[in-house]
Amino acid sequence: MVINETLRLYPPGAIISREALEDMKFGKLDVPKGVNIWLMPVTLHQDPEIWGPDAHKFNPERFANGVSGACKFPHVYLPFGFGPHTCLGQHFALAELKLLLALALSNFTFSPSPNYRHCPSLSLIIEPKYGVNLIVRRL
Ligand code: HEM
Repeated sequence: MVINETLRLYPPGAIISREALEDMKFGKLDVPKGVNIWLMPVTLHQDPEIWGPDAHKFNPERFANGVSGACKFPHVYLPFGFGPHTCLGQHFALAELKLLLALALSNFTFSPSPNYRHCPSLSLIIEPKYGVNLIVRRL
């Protein structure tokens, strides 16, 4: 739940792009062949119409019943992309994250340092602009 919620608020893959291979129509929108369509998961992941009024809050419990229990339209949760080009490392990355978190949390406590500045910023991926300054104590 914590990993899902972190990837919801801060999906590292900020932009998912697809090229129209032929002239297409989405509702009233005409997309000519060759145009690149960019999807921004972070916008879809924080829409209160989809996630409810607490869409901007960190609330891992929203995933207690999976992605379909967390929002109105589960297909807009795209931390690993979608379709034939969905992330090949998705299952490996999730297993690795669970292992790392379990190992780290069973040996250390973490709290934000007074120097920490919360500033997710968009470059090639979404990343903390000023790093993540933490106070780490051995258990
Ligand atoms: C939390 C970690 C990761 C995140 C959030 C992530 C996210 C993504 C996203 C958003 C895409 C684009 C998907 C699309 O266009 O629909 C992607 C593609 C890809 N990822 Fe990851 N990824 C992660 C870890 C990994 C790891 C560990 C590997 C390899 C071991 C990996 C290998 C790939 C590959 C090969 C593609 C290109 C797939 C294609 O174009 O067919 N990723 N990833």
